[in-house]
Amino acid sequence: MSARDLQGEIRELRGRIAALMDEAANNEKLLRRSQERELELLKAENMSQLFDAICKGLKASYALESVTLLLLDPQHEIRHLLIADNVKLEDFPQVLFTDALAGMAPQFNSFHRPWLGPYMGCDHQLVFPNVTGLKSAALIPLRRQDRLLGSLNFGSIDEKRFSRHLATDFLAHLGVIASFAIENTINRARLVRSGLTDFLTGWHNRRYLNARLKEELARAQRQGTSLTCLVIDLDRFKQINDQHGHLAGDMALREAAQRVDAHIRGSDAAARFGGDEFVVLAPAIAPKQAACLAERIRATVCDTPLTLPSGVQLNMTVSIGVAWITVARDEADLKAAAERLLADADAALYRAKQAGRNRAALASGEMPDKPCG
Ligand SMILES: Nc1nc2c(ncn2[C@@H]2O[C@H](COP(=O)(O)OP(=O)(O)OP(=O)(O)O)[C@@H](O)[C@H]2O)c(=O)[nH]1
Repeated sequence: MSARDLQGEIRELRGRIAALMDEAANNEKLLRRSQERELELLKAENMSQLFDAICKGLKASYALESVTLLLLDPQHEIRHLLIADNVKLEDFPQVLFTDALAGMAPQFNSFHRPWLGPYMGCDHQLVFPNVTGLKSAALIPLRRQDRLLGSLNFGSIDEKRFSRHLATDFLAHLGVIASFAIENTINRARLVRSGLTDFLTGWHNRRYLNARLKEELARAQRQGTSLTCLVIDLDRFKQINDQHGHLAGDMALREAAQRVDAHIRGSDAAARFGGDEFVVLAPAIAPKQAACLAERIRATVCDTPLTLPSGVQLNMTVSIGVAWITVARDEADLKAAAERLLADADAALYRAKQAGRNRAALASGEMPDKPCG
């Protein structure tokens, strides 16, 4: 090999080394930027800071057209925690809430790894609402301990940005960090609000009812009386949310709670059990009185429509399951008795729904034609 050839080879080698060094420096920069971003997510002290770090921070850092965060929130708990913290949901249009992921995009049907591929309007528009011009997308599952929290979604106008054969490890890692940060901020918000009160309706919450149920059963056992349980569930409540919006749904829940409240005695225990379900415990009443109470509650909810701020008249109805229990003196397991009572009332509620809704059903026996007559 001549000296000239050798020099040429050395030049070429130097060029390759320089290119490799550049690539390494770039990768390092990318890694540092990713670490900084992840740190921002982990540092977020509340949900609005986290939403900013995700939707604005990641969008700017990775120069994306759109970043959305889709959260599973079937009980509207996250939304209520946000509202209780005075966060305006409309300030975060990139944060989306859903009762179920299935139906939002076909990729969510089996969603264990990040999905990367071409943006398809018909498949992905619910995940990137009001965004046009996207060519490729990445949908990253958010999971904590086998529980799906939602999906972090990146949209790009570059069709090559997210293609099916790209490695997904980096995005999967980001998904893990984001999931951790989301769960953390939600738990922190829960902790602040973890009392015995449901802050939407002002009623007691499920925790209170569970404690009270055991006390009431113990009292009924001591006194040899029965305990009646009514499970009251709004009918087709999902439609109210879907047609009039979540805030109208909240108004309906509050109004229904107030109307039911007017029929509850001081000795009764009542709680919002979750979602659109309320539970009333009435000690020492006969089955006929329980049926009458259920009928009065049913009637009070459906008698007058609720007027929404938009002027729309909303017809509300409830279905009610009624069950009662007498606890034997030697029954030691009050927890099992509590579960039995709730399960019986739930089964009766199911029958009321099956029979056409806007009615009450008793756990044993038929509802009298005129329970209060
Ligand atoms: N606005 C609002 N919606 C809620 C809240 N909690 C739960 N939901 C919604 O309430 C709906 C409850 O629906 P389901 O109980 O499944 O069914 P439904 O539409 O009431 O139908 P039936 O019970 O079969 O009559 C879901 O869409 C929940 O997302 C809340 O606090 N506020």
